[in-house]
Amino acid sequence: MSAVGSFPLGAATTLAELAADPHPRLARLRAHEPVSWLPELDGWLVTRRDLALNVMRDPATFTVDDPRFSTAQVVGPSMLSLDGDEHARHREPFTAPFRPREVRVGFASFIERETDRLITALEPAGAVELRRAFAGPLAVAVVTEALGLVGTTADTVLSWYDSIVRSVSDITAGHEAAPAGAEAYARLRAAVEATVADPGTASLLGSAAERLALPEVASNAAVLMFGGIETTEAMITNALLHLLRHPDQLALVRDDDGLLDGAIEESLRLEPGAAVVDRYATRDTVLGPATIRRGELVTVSLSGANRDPAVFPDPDRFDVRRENARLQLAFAHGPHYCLAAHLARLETRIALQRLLERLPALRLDPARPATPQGLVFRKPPTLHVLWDSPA
Ligand code: HEM
Repeated sequence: MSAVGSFPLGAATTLAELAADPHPRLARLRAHEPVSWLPELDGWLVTRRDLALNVMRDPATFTVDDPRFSTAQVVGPSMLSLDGDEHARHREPFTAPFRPREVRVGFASFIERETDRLITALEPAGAVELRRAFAGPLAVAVVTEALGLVGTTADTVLSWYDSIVRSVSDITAGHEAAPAGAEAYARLRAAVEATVADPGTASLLGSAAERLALPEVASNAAVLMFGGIETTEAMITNALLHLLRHPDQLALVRDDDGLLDGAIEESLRLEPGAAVVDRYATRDTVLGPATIRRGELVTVSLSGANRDPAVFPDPDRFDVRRENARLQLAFAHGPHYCLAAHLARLETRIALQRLLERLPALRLDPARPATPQGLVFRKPPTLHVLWDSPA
């Protein structure tokens, strides 16, 4: 294909490299081929922030609504896989509880309780792997609370989630999906129906069911679950890793609690939990140096856009006082901007505040280093930490 000749850096880029240590390669792509054809991806990769915004702001040209989208193959059409009026129809019934004020009133005390419960359980040990012992369970508990499924525990939600993720990954890898995903989804659907039918509960799902058909409520419930577990686990883990790796920045935050929000934005900028979002061209179009053909995959690198030196000077530096860190695109942009960004921010803020308050001298375990990994979802596989436990 002629695109290979025009995009030598893209041709030399491997997915393994992007999964392991993407930033040096993304910087070279952004400088020389800001929209590049990657044969290994079989698609375009967009790494410059202005061009990333152009894609995410224009769903008529760059849509999510394509049969190749693996999540929709498992859970059916939802806000995540639709555009235009249908997208708005699916999304609107779910927006109210995720507005800033509603998030504070509706979730803050639940998150505080849950965070304290998890820390109390691990406090005496003086050492733990924080991703599995803390960030993951907290993320699952909050999504379970948000869904409000009658008679369903966080453990059940996690088991459904694991099965559905496995099916989506099978499809993404070109295999047939294991049946467990469809079974888990059927159970989630039944729980949604039971919740909507329960006269005793005024729930998010119940009010959505006033405007959407039951299968549509279930698909969007699955997307809330899908969107809220791995990403939030990554957001909390990455933020802790950044702070613990930079003791000077941690000291600033300890001195001035107000800088915690800056630290969280800066961590989202440097290592967004979801590193890419996918779109499909609905027509032939030109984007920066690329002539894109109808039907081609266009992957936006949120990680690439977030280190664009045109917007973020000295982009690889973790700076909790960076004034424009909130211009990061970890929650995407445009009509698919993360529905629950305020909730994810509140959850991460409470998690970090409580861990730093309650675990004295919290630090990384020098014997077990942590590094973010992953092509789509990026986080360290483990985050081993130590603290001074009470004698
Ligand atoms: C409680 C936690 C969360 C929930 C319930 C949640 C839910 C959702 C939902 C329902 C959407 C689809 C919106 C639409 O298509 O209109 C979405 C989009 C998105 N979310 Fe979240 N999310 C959560 C946390 C996060 C976190 C922590 C991140 C990243 C750090 C994240 C990144 C994204 C991105 C990048 C998209 C856009 C996908 C695209 O444009 O294709 N989310 N989220």
